[in-house]
Amino acid sequence: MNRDRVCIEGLTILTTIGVYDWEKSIKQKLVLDIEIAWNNQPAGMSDNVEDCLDYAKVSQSVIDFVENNQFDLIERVAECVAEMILQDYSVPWIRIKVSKPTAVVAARNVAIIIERTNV
Ligand SMILES: Nc1nc2c(c(=O)[nH]1)N=C([C@H](O)[C@@H](O)CO)CN2
Repeated sequence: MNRDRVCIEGLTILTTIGVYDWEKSIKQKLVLDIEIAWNNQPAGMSDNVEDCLDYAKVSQSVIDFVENNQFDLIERVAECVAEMILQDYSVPWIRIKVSKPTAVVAARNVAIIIERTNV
């Protein structure tokens, strides 16, 4: 079984995120770490960008999507981003960690992680 991945780490995006009223009118930082199942062998053999999952294109799709939407929970961000990537890039599996590093003053970071498959 091929366990190849394409990874996007530390994708930092400012967006409206949060449960509380005071969070609805400001932008806060989210950091996304994304792992996508993708067979990297064809691109490794051909050296052709057409054969790879273009991490730059995926990154820009995620930035546009998160910046242009408003969310309460980071769980919702993860779910929506996973759904978008699974559909738009026809990939079989994705793992997303969404961090909200400024949410809890006493913590270096808080985050959630989800894994989803294409059905
Ligand atoms: N599991 C979660 N817990 C909390 C979230 C969240 O998105 N997921 N959000 C908040 C508030 O928005 C908080 O970040 C404000 O500081 C609280 N708990």
